[in-house]
Amino acid sequence: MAIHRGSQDLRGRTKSKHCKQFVYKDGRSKVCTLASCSFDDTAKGKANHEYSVVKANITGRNSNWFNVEARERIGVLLLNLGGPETLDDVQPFLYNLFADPDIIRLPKRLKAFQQPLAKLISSVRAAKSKEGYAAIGGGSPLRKMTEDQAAALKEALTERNVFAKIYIGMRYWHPFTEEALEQIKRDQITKLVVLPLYPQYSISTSGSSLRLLEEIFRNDQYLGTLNHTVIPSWYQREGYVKAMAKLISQELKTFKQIDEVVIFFSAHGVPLTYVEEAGDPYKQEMEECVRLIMTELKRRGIHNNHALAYQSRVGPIEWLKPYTDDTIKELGAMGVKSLLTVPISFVSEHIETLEEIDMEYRMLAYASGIEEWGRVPALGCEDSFISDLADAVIEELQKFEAYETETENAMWTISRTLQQYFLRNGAATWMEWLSGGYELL
Ligand SMILES: C=CC1=C(C)c2cc3[nH]c(cc4nc(cc5[nH]c(cc1n2)c(C)c5CCC(=O)O)C(CCC(=O)O)=C4C)c(C)c3C=C
Ligand SMILES: [Fe+2]
Repeated sequence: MAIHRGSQDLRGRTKSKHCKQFVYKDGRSKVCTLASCSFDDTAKGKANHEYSVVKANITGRNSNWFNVEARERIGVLLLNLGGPETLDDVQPFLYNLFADPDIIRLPKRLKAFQQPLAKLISSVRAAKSKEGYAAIGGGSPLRKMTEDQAAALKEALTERNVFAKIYIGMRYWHPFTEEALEQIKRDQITKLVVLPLYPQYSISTSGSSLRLLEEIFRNDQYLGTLNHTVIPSWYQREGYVKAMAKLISQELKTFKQIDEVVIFFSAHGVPLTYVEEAGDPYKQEMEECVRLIMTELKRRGIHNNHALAYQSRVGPIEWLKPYTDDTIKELGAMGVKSLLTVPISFVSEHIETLEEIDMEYRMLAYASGIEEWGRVPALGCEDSFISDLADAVIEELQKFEAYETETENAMWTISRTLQQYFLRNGAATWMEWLSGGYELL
């Protein structure tokens, strides 16, 4: 617990009216001179104090908080997949996708074939993909939607007095992750929160983007020493779960017989070997995510039946089961008449919601005996979702603060030992020199 002792500095000198001393129960203390900081010995007071510190670090006004840099520049890097903006972009986009060793996982001895294989598969696949993109207006909406999410996140952070620059790093199309990192360097960001826009972690999505970041960070002097933190997945966050439950319950109301609707979660699939051989947590996180959303719906009095299946498989290998198309047919055969499809692995509309679900699966559902069909929209810029992302970013920023406190604790032990040494030797000038960096008791 911390107590607020008023207007003395650590050496017992009186400071200005706004100077507040923060004293830990083990006797160590810090000085916080923030006028906005109003902590006391309650948990709320301490949280308030920490919030003021985060805020001040970000605005660069925290020049008297001795354990953090005065001028922090906060960045948030949103990682996403990227999508072709025109039909001409489709083949090169597919090439980038299939050239990714986290998408086509070849044994080490066959690595040399990765690029020729990507060339071949992208050329063969391009015609089918182009048809899909043509059907949704000639390109992917992903860039625009991610830019909107970035702007909304910036606003939500600003409302909380956190002033951060938001960057978008796409894995397979513009703006590429490499471009975002170059900008981060030009802006001399000092603290970076990395936030993949995939609720659940998969080797093939967040994993691929993070591996790329790791590679670039390893070979770059600036990025290699940049303070950064990563949110690997966030499907379990209360705000996200509630936002999904809210969208589902809204959409349910459009059905005639609400109780009879089957809530049908459709996730993007991954090849089975990812989960069974490479240890991808994707399936487990997806199942847990669906369980949390259904629990939240029950809490709201919604007790409908539900199912989870996996869509968008590519190529001849086995993917996660059950497959979405098979499940639609089975549900129809079982006599289900109303189906509400919930895209669950992605927070923007994209080709697989707008074309595969809204067109292909809808037609399949009607052909399978389903009479009423609905689809929950992607979260996009839904208020409570963006608000939750902003909270997630702030929680990460607070981790920096906790880490710095830990480092400071270690430094404090070192400096106390040094102080005792210098005191024994009567070296007051050394003490002065030391206390310029770390306050000594
Ligand atoms: C969580 C989401 C996704 C996972 C997991 C995922 C794995 C995965 N995808 C492919 C192959 C393709 N994906 C394509 C498009 C695409 N994939 C995702 C998301 C996940 N992929 C999205 C959001 C999009 C659409 C982007 C857009 O432009 O709107 C495509 C291209 C489209 C098509 O031809 O169907 C391919 C191909 C593999 C092989 C894979 C796991 C190994
Ligand atoms: Fe995909």
